[in-house]
Amino acid sequence: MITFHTVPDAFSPAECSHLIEVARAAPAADAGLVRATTEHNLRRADLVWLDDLPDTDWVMERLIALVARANREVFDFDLTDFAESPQIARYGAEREGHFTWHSDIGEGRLAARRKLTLVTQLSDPGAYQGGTLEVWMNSNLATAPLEPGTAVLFPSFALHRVTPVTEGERFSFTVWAHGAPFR
Ligand SMILES: O=C(O)CCC(=O)C(=O)O
Ligand SMILES: [Fe+2]
Repeated sequence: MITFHTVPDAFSPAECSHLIEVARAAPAADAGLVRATTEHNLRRADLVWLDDLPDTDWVMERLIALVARANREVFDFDLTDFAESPQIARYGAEREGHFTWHSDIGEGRLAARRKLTLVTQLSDPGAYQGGTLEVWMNSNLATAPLEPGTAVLFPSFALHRVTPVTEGERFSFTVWAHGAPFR
């Protein structure tokens, strides 16, 4: 199985900047993990949920099309729904924003049904240092491309992390597709 599937230009640079601005304007919640625990050594990020942002129907439509196509062409998972709001995360250097090694499949009612993860880079690579998204699969460690608007998709069970941001800030956009748990 490939480490991740890349979709260049999933969003245009203008769309990425727009999403960052809309997220900035919204009140952020501190990033909790699955089951709403807040363990800052695991993850330090500010989160905004797409469902709370105005005029973002077009984003969900885009995501549905991207996931449907990638699933048809690459993954062939049994996906049934998008049970959780997509999330815009900001990792800032002021507290070394990061997310340590984890799998997105958790024990919560919704997290247990996550099957496919899609992460889109929103920030220009010049806006930050560190903050690389790494995915580990099949003895391969792969680093997600940095271009804003590039999406990577991987099975939600794959281990991945975001290394600490040491300068500036990085915004990313994550959505999960759900279905009956793997068996
Ligand atoms: O920000 C990223 O690149 C990854 C986010 C992530 O792993 C998550 O929200 O589960
Ligand atoms: Fe994750």
